[in-house]
Amino acid sequence: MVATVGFPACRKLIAPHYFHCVGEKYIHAVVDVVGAVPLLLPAVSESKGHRISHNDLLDNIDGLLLTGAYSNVQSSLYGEPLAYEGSEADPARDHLTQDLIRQAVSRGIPVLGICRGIQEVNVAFGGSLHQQVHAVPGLQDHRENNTQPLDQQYGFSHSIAIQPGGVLARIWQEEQTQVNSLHGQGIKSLAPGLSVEAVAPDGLVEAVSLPGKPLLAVQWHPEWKVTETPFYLAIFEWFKSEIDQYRAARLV
Ligand SMILES: N[C@@H](CCC(=O)NCCCC(=O)O)C(=O)O
Repeated sequence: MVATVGFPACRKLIAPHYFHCVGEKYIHAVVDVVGAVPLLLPAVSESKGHRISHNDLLDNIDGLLLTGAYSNVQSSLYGEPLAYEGSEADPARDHLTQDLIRQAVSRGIPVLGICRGIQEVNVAFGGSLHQQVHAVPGLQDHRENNTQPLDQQYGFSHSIAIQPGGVLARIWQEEQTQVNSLHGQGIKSLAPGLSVEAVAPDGLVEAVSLPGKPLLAVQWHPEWKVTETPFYLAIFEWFKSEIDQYRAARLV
């Protein structure tokens, strides 16, 4: 049977109804590189019956991919007031992912977090976020220029320094490499237990892992043209390898 990767959905109002949705480029990366069946995980807690639990969702997947999204993790989840008006929220996704992350990790399900996904991982384990990285003295502006074509928005933007001894150092031989950058928020205080995998030139944490668990979360977008970008491909091949090991262990 083919592996299955779960994608916690964003809950969006496409008036007059709400929809649960996942970005297509993440789906393509999982199908093309991991060779897994993509499974949208809706915010089931929005249904009044609560007959389907988050653990029921996790029973049906071999890997969890936390996608990027223009919405921001609610600052109340890390004990801070909203820093500015106009921050797009997705409380349903937050409620879903905060619990799914903790339960997936405790069950040893491989987790790959991307952009909003690394922020969700950091908050889920007790860390906090800069709500406007560009407003923090000493940090750069990590946002994209959304007036540019997508190839430029998702093109290389800055280098990262890969920390020795981690997951990225195992899958990529160079100590520095280029990544794209499309985020206004970022890790402020690192959650207890998370390990820094890479940092940007301004010192912002750009990737984390959880030693002893199959979890990697990155601030950039490795799903973008993943088959054409060796470093991005190595990340999804890591995800596939962890999923294969997870499935093999379940057969024992
Ligand atoms: N809202 C957060 C995360 C930003 C993010 O995930 N951007 C990509 C959205 C579109 C896509 O899926 O590529 C922040 O601003 O830091």
